[in-house]
Amino acid sequence: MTHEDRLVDAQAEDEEQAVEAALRPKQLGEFIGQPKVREQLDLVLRAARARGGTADHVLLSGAPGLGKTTLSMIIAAEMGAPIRITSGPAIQHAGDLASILSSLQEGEVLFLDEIHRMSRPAEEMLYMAMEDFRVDVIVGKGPGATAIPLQLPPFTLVGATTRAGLLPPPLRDRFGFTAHMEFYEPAELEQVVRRSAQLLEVRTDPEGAVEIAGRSRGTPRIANRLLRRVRDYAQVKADGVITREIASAALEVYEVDERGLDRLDRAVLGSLLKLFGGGPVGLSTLAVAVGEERETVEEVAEPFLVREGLLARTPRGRVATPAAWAHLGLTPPQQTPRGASGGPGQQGLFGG
Ligand SMILES: Nc1ncnc2c1ncn2[C@@H]1O[C@H](COP(=O)(O)OP(=O)(O)OP(=O)(O)O)[C@@H](O)[C@H]1O
Repeated sequence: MTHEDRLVDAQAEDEEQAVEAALRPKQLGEFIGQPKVREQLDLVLRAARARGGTADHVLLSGAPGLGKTTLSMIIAAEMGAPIRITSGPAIQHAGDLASILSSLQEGEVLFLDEIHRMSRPAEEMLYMAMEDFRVDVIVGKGPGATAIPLQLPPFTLVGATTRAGLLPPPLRDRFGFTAHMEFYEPAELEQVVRRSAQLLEVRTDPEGAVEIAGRSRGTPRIANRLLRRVRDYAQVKADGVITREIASAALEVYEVDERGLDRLDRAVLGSLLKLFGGGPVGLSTLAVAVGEERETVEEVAEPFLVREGLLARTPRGRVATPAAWAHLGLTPPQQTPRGASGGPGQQGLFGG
């Protein structure tokens, strides 16, 4: 199973981008949740507007699908400025960055997604551009190469990263404002679902929105995706209105349970509980038992299971928590004291 196959994956699929664009809040006032980030950003932007200047550089950190691209567009809209969107992996050479920077207009917002994945020389060029609005363009090669300084108009860099800790400190320090985006509360996701349903012209009961929000793993992108799948179900199987029953039946078809776990998550948890008594068990063994690659289990399934407090990674291996047993409706085995006469397991065919 890959990222792309999963309904509950927080990364955007290519064909999803157009529909996402239609659902993006355009102003700060429309942006749901993240109250601290909104309040702080509002101050930064108001002050910059009052000074008639350009806003400070902004770093947005947080998991995929929490609204970093959306916020960068809001920053541009609130400043009445154009926006240019690019990403760290797209900037392989310092020259790529130089050509983007030298074509920016005064006050323009440059959104650099996955900024931690930029090449080293580009990163160093960015230091100077952010601080002094200047780049050195290198002309020629070898000993004859010369650096021609080029003055840039003031601009606002909005960098996005999944983890601010991945950025080298000199880069991190050049941002005037850093916002950490948290996973959303269920009540906030309910608002996201209701707002998107309105834009998509789908009728939703309040309870239907609660049901979708509860399965969305704290992530607006997932909430919007589940909403679209539930809408399909409501159209085909009912009268188009999303009620709690419809949402729950639809998401059962798509194998997303009431806590947001999908088939892969449940397979990992189920193996850990049923085959290994809740662990500890090594990652490779667990992966073989599930029939998936080690990386898939580690990178795709485990982060959410750990975040939900269902699984722990310990030095001795993966361990299920009591909440995991409860979630799958299973009873943990009784701990028998060492040396006590055991059940058939200890005396069986392969027993010692
Ligand atoms: N606070 C919010 N209120 C309403 N909708 C939101 C909010 N945050 C995100 N969304 C919606 O979720 C979707 C994903 O948001 P966005 O693309 O901004 O996430 P992202 O953090 O930039 O993800 P990535 O890191 O993968 O690029 C968009 O359709 C957007 O409309």
